[in-house]
Amino acid sequence: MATDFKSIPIIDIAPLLAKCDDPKMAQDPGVCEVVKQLDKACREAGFFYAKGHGIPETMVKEVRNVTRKFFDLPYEEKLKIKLTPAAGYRGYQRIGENITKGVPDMHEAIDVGVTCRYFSFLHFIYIALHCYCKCYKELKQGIYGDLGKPMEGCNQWPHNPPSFKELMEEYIRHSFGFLVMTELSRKIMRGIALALGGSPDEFEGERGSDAFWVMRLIGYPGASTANGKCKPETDIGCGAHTDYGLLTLVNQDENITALQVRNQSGEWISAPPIPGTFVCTLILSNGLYDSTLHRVINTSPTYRVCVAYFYEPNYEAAMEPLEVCIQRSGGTRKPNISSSDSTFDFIMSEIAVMKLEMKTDCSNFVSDLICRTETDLAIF
Ligand SMILES: O=C(O)CCC(=O)C(=O)O
Ligand SMILES: [Fe+2]
Repeated sequence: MATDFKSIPIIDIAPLLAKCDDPKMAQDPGVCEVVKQLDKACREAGFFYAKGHGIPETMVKEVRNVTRKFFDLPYEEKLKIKLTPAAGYRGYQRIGENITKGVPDMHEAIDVGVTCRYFSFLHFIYIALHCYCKCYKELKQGIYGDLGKPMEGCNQWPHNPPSFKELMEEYIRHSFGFLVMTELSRKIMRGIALALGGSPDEFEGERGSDAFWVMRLIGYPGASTANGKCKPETDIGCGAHTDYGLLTLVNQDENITALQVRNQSGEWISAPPIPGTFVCTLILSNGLYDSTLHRVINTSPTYRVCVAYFYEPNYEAAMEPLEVCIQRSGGTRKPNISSSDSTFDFIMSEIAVMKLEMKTDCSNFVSDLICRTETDLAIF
């Protein structure tokens, strides 16, 4: 439950990462200290900055730079990868196409998500070396019946800038020697599992061994160009929402403060960019940790880029609190506000709701319904 926090804590997670797969991690003093800080941050703010995350800063910046280059392209060029139902709601959304609570958001975006499994030449080398390396979670055609059809499709990658696809894939999943987003998220979740009083692998196995993920590359026009009237406060880059899933890692542009997080009194607390960190937010735990309301307002005259990586449970994971969370919150299971049984059911039911409500052809991808629902899901 968010408190009246006035700033968002910074946590150096390096000691956690160093011992993350050590069977005795829970006894390690460095890990214990990180876990203590994670617990406090998640209880009080639902947000924290992760520093010491091990992802090279050059890569983190390059991901934003390449994203900016794409958004700089002429509109017709960007439309070549337009988000479509045929692509499983992956691709480019123009400014205003994304809607939060009925209001168009002042941003453009590319949505990338889990797709069909494929193997590249390098993967074959990996396999030859007996290192199994899966590109994305397999989403076999028809595996979820007719209901799952909207999710089937392939990511749409622009050809310009030329290195776009390779860079993004490397950032998400292909760790040739260093930590990248999916693995980093798994490791942070091991710390959070301990913070909740569980075992480190609470969010693995049936819940997260094959985590569903979505990445959203977002561009927010500068205030003056956005409305032409110099009324930045009315231009909401992304309306107030809570994220859905396990963890969101936000890679935000330097020098522009636009992300705001709401505390219990309703004050909007800024989350300015801090070089070398990701802003992290999470959902969770029978009310122990809640997802905090946040929004984005770019009042600066400069175009802002943000790359948000959403780490979710397994597609089929049951939506129920961890036993340890139930115990810790007095033994009573809070009613699950969502009537869904699994992440998959939830996503599908949200697609159905969106289709009805927006009367569009569902032109927002799952990341939207994942992150823009204000439902306070009591999962895990
Ligand atoms: O742009 C940002 O800083 C955050 C974006 C966000 O909250 C989201 O996409 O869910
Ligand atoms: Fe968000």
